[in-house]
This record gives sequence, structure tokens and C-alpha cells, in this order.
Amino acid sequence: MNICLDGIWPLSRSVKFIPDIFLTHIHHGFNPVFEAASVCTLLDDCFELQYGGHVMHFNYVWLRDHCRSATCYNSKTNQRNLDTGSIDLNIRPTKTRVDEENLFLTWPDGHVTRYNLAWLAKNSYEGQKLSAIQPRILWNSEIYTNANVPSVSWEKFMSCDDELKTFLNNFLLYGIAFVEDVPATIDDTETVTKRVSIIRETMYGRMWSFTSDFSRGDTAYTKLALDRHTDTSYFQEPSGIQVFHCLRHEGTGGRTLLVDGFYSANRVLEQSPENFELLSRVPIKHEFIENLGTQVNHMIGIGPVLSVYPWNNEVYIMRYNNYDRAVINTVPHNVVQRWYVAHRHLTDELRKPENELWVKLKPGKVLFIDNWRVLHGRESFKGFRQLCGCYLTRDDVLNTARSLGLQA
Ligand SMILES: C[N+](C)(C)CCCC[C@H](N)C(=O)O
Ligand SMILES: O=C(O)CCC(=O)C(=O)O
Ligand SMILES: [Fe+2]
Repeated sequence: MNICLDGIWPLSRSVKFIPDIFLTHIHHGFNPVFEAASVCTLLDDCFELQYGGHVMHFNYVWLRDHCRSATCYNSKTNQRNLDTGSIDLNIRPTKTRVDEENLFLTWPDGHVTRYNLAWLAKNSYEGQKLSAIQPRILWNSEIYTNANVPSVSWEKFMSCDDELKTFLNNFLLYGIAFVEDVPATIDDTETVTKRVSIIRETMYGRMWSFTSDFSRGDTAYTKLALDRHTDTSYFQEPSGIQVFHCLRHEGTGGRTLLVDGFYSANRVLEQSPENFELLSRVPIKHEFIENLGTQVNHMIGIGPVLSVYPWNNEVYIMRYNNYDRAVINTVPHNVVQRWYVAHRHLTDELRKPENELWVKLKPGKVLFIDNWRVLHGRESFKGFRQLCGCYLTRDDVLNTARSLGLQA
């Protein structure tokens, strides 16, 4: 049996390119960026815009829905007023007009919408496909080491917004970032973290601190080695960021392993698009079951190993935790075989020694890990070791980054 993994994206549609006799309007050189002519054409089932050397298409219901006039849109709150449910799904403009910078459409009820052409181009599907993906530097150990990413220091980090911005920029580029010279207490770790975002409380607590006392039903609370993994893959939305601060270690071993999961995912894509597709389309489960006596925790998270944006295949979450991966029971046996092949391919990439960045966390050095991208692990250790930290929600960290003017 041949299982087809083909999805419906982009939605197959038969576009009839019938130029509308009312409007084929040509402008020359009004766009300072592209220096290209724009051409607007009303087709039967969509509006076509040639702009900046690209052809873009806009559905008529979409155009009505995206009217930014004061009655349709509240520009103070950036919220839509228009009831999308009231738009005739076969709506067409009755009149059109174009000037140097704007398109004007008159709708059957007489309402006129003005669209800035540059705004349309920026917000088109084709424009999104062309737009740069989130700027990132995919790394292996050599790339990261050679980049000599400057770490920031506690005092400046706490007082200077530019320092926070540099830190967040590095975090967005590499998926890891360090703050040095932080006083080795839980309270100061919390203070440094709150500079970045609000804290995500989970069943592990808000700020947590752990040793090898097996106080929780998880291997993290032992002295054993932990292979590379992402945390909380058993949440429907895995924690976006993990913060670690090693407050004490009297003993040997216990180094931290970091691996850029997106670097390996990209290698899989380059070498086998089929394996990449399996990893991005087959949903699997991760599960956490713990009985504390006083409380039982049972978490289940469902999602593919690689979550990708359907319009450009950009990976945005990797869930990879072989310890916490649950029974696979939602995939037919022949796909399971192909999935294991794909999973092995990714595992082989993730395990290449050249992809491993080893760091010894010391008191004062706070590590922020993008838990949707960078895997962590640890070497086994001897002696007393105490680590504290917390989880952050990705939205909140990106919110801070955007407020400082970063693309995120
Ligand atoms: C970080 N902290 C010690 C609080 C929890 C560790 C959770 C470990 C779990 N196996 C996972 O990967 O999610
Ligand atoms: O002990 C460590 O260094 C990390 C353990 C771990 O993977 C975790 O707490 O999530
Ligand atoms: Fe972990």
C-alpha cells in the first residue's frame, strides 16, 4: 500500500487568468526600493499586482476583509471592526482606481477601500514566501566557537537596554546566550531572567532548583548522563526557553552538551527531502507520568519532530526527546518503518561529534537555551551539584525582542 503524505498546501486551485478589461494600469519607477514598474490587473477570481518584479494575487474576500478604513478597522487598537461573517463570499469590486501609490476599490454597497500598494506587496502570500526567514546562524561546534559571540555581563545587562538587545540578538541568531557574573543565588537568577521576560510556571515550579536527590520522577534528578534532548516535549506547547544556572558543583563531570537541532534538520533536508517530510508530517506523542504520592502528573504533547511553516518549510520547533517519547500508535506500520529511517538520519546528524558544543556551567554563568531549537544534555557527574533555573514562554521573550526593535 502506498501511503501518500502529500498535504493540501498550497491549496490547489485552478486560477483563470482573464485580464479584466477595466483595469490594466502601468506605473513607472515610483518605487524607490525596487525601481520597478507596478501593474495592477483585475482578474475574474483575484486581483493581480506586479510589484518590485514579482507577481502577487489577492482574493476578493481577502481584500474586503482587509479594508483598513476607520469603520472596518480600529487603528488605535490594531483590531478589526468588520464582521468577516457578513462578507458575500462572491464579492467583487464594482469600481477600481489606481494612482501612483494606492489602489482604490469600491464595493457593491458603495464602501471604498484604499490600499497602499507597498502594503499589499508586503502582505501578499507570494511576498511572505519570498521574505527572509527569521535570521539565524545555524552552527556546529566550530562555527559557534569561531563566531566568538561576546557574552554580556550582569551589571551592564541589568542597566543598559543596548546590552539586553545585543544579548537577545545573539539569542535569536544562535539559540543560546550567556550572562556572566551573576551572583550565584536563585533570587539573582530570577532577577536576570525577568529582564528577558516573565517566567513560565510549570509543575516543576516557577524558579526551580534541583540536585541528584531523585525528588522527582525523572532522570534529570540523578547523576546519570543525559543524551541530547529538548525539554517538555510532552507539553502541547513545549517551553520556549530554558534557563540554567549551576549554583554549586563540588566534584567532577557534569558538563553541559548543546547541539543546534536546526543545523541537523537542515542537513537532513539537504540530504533527503523525504526524511525531512516524514519528520515534519508524522505526529508523535511525548508523555510524562509521575506519581509524587501527594500529586500525580500526567502530560501528553502531540506534534511532529519538526514543526514547519507550511508556506516555506521553515522549521520553528524541534521536539526530540527519546526518553520522553511515548508509544507510537497513530501511524500505520509501513510509515513507521520510514519514520524510523528518518528519525535515525536526524539522530546520526545530531550525534556527530563536530556538532557538539560542550560547556562547563559554573556559578555566575547563566545559560539561556532556545528549547524549540537547541538540544541540551549532560555528562554524568560525581559529587554535589545544584542547578537552578526556569522556563520561559517564547511569546514573552520575542515580545521583549520586538519591543527593542529586533526582528522576531
Ligand atoms: C529542568 N527540570 C529539572 C526542572 C525539569 C527537567 C525535566 C526533564 C524532562 N525529562 C524533560 O525533558 O522535560
Ligand atoms: O543537569 C543538567 O545539566 C541538565 C539536566 C536536564 O536536562 C534538565 O534539567 O532539563
Ligand atoms: Fe533537559
